[in-house]
Amino acid sequence: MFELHGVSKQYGPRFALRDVSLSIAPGRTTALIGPSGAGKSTLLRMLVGLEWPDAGEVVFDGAPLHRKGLLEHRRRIGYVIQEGGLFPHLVAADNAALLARTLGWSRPRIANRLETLAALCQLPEDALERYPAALSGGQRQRVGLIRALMLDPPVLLLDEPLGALDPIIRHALQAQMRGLFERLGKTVVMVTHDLAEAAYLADTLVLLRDGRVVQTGTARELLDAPVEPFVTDFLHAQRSLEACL
Ligand SMILES: Nc1ncnc2c1ncn2[C@@H]1O[C@H](COP(=O)(O)OP(=O)(O)OP(=O)(O)O)[C@@H](O)[C@H]1O
Repeated sequence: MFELHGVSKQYGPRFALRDVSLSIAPGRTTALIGPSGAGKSTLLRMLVGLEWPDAGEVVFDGAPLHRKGLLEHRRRIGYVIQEGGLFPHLVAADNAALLARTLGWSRPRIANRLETLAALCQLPEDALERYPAALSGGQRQRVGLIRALMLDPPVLLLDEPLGALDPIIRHALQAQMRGLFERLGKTVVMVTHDLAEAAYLADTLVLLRDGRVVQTGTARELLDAPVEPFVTDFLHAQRSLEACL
């Protein structure tokens, strides 16, 4: 679905991405993992068309991304950031319907779609009439997801979608998201700091460090055949509860 060919991105003297080449398979879930500052969000923003490579190119569905075709590209992408990235002055339904309204969707069509998505994302319908400040973190996240799914895009890009949630809600939402991804068959690319979440939700993990792709593969492949000691160090850096007792 996405191909990156020799993509580099620099902010001043600092490389956020260095010569990254990567294929992202359609209909599958890919997780970008790695230490802070590794370039995960930069890579994701590049797939949305919010950042542009200094060198190399990003190909989407067989065609290189160009600034000219950006609006069309964005319509094919649902993008969710932490806490949903909602506008505080709009109720949840208006946040979710913003783009559909701009595209001229009728009220009944919008209402229908919202009803379907609220059920799919397990958001109580009365929550749709509330402002983001009157929603819980988990509900804001669900509204962010509903907004991203509104136009039924083939691609979902998620930047730490469950980052700010308490462990119980996070656990529940992870299970719901996995079910949702399987059912909808979309191409999903997500950034997460939680390795177990990445292994649970994604078919493929992409481990980044200092702007480079260190290794791509399943969690099992990274565990069993690390290409360098850093892979093992990174995979074991998260402490399990048992190890602390
Ligand atoms: N707009 C920007 N201006 C300057 N430097 C930036 C900008 N965006 C990112 N960077 C730098 O590029 C590098 C990669 O940042 P990025 O946010 O992609 O990393 P990340 O892996 O997502 O980190 P984190 O896990 O902490 O969110 C970092 O060194 C960061 O400071």
